[in-house]
Amino acid sequence: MSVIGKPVLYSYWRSSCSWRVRIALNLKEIPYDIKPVSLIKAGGEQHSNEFRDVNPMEQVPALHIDGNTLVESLSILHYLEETRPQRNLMPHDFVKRAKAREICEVIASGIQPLQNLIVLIHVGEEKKNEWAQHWINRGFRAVEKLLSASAGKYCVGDEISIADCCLIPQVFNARRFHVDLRPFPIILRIDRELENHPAFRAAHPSNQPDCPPEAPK
Ligand SMILES: O=C(O)/C=C\C(=O)CC(=O)CC(=O)O
Repeated sequence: MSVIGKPVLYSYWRSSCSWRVRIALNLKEIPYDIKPVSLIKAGGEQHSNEFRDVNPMEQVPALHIDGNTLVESLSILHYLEETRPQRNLMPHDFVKRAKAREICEVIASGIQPLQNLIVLIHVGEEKKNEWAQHWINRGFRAVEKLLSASAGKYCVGDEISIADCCLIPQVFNARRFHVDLRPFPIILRIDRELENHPAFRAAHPSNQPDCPPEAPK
């Protein structure tokens, strides 16, 4: 496989899906450059003709790597896992692998898309908080239940997996929309466990080059 230059991640500081990929790149110690895409400037740079050629879904992240441009964060995580097996993000055991994918799927299909920017714009300023809270609460009830069977130190057993790459950014979004997290003690414990991990810390929105200086830390 020829590796052409350093990977470039099209990313937005507060995008939870970009954040998933930043964590995985950091965990695997893959050096990369960030190309910030502002989701809010002038109606959103993701809707420009130039970016539509990068990702026809007009969303971040996109990762330019090994001469190809990849989109969809879970698909990117699996590509990284398959091509850069150092620091595995998938458990070895088949059932644990299924459990890791399950948690990713609940978050990536069942929670985040319902509270992302395009949906909240459609829902409107007045109702957006309540809407986001509703869907995050509903999804987190399922995640907490799944974790009660799968979690050790992290989402699936005692090894960091793709499930943790999805969970931590979603917890940030939950706080952003003022979801009461007290009913989710396992989620909170895993979040605490990982908040100071260097790979997660470096991927945090507050440590991104496009994070506005006035953003709360
Ligand atoms: O208000 C903004 O700054 C714009 C966009 C985001 O944060 C990103 C999302 O749409 C939510 C998400 O990634 O889950």
